[in-house]
Amino acid sequence: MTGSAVARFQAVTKRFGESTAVEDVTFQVPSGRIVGLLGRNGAGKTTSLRVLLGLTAPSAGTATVFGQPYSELPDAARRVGVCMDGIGAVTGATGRRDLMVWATALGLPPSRVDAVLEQVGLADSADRKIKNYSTGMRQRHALATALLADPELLVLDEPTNGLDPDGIRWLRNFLRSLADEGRTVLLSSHLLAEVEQTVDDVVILQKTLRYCGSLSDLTAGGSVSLESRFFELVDTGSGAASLA
Ligand SMILES: Nc1ncnc2c1ncn2[C@@H]1O[C@H](COP(=O)(O)OP(=O)(O)OP(=O)(O)O)[C@@H](O)[C@H]1O
Repeated sequence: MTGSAVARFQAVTKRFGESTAVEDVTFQVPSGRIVGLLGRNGAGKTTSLRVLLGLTAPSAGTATVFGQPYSELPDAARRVGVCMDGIGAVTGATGRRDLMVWATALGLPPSRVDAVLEQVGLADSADRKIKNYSTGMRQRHALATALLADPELLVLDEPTNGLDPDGIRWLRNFLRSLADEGRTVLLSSHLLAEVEQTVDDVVILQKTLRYCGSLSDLTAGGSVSLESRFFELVDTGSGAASLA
């Protein structure tokens, strides 16, 4: 992985009672890259993102964004855009109204609402109630919320959930355009074929770190599939090629 680190996990462990969700995980998210956090159900992806965003405290280790714990980062809500279950829409409101509430809370001008509605392709549906949106439209709306403050880092938990093939292709191109502008994207997923077309770097978790580095290195420049490498790494429990 190249570039300066926007986010860093340093020896992060998270226990819930007797069980350990994430164990001694160290990796970094380089600036300007799209980084896919991959793992099976229950591998610790969401827990890791929650630790990074200060939503849950690590049992050991540290996670930092722009060099500081999220909770101590000035302007954190503007610098980091987040799409995650449980954070988001007041569903009785229209899309536009909900975004206006967030924009006001973040001290942003109303023009940002129109800008993000255009960006995510919801301008024509902005005056409908979110509760009447399709799942894919809700995903786009959540992304619009995350983009409001024009953040440097986007953290997206399973962003393709509920998107149809058009939506997935749109998201892929959209994330690439953000990275081309120098923004950084950290997204979690278990859709390996999709991730393979989207990300620059890969972090594979199965409670412990199994790989951290470029997609190209992992797949030998595309000659081995991400899926094959994924199963080798998560099933053997070895080969944690950490470039952190
Ligand atoms: N609040 C909690 N209390 C107890 N256990 C938890 C809690 N949150 C997560 N866990 C456990 O931690 C482990 C990791 O869960 P996590 O949600 O981070 O995995 P994930 O990789 O995001 O999975 P998925 O792909 O299914 O979303 C699981 O065994 C889960 O049951």
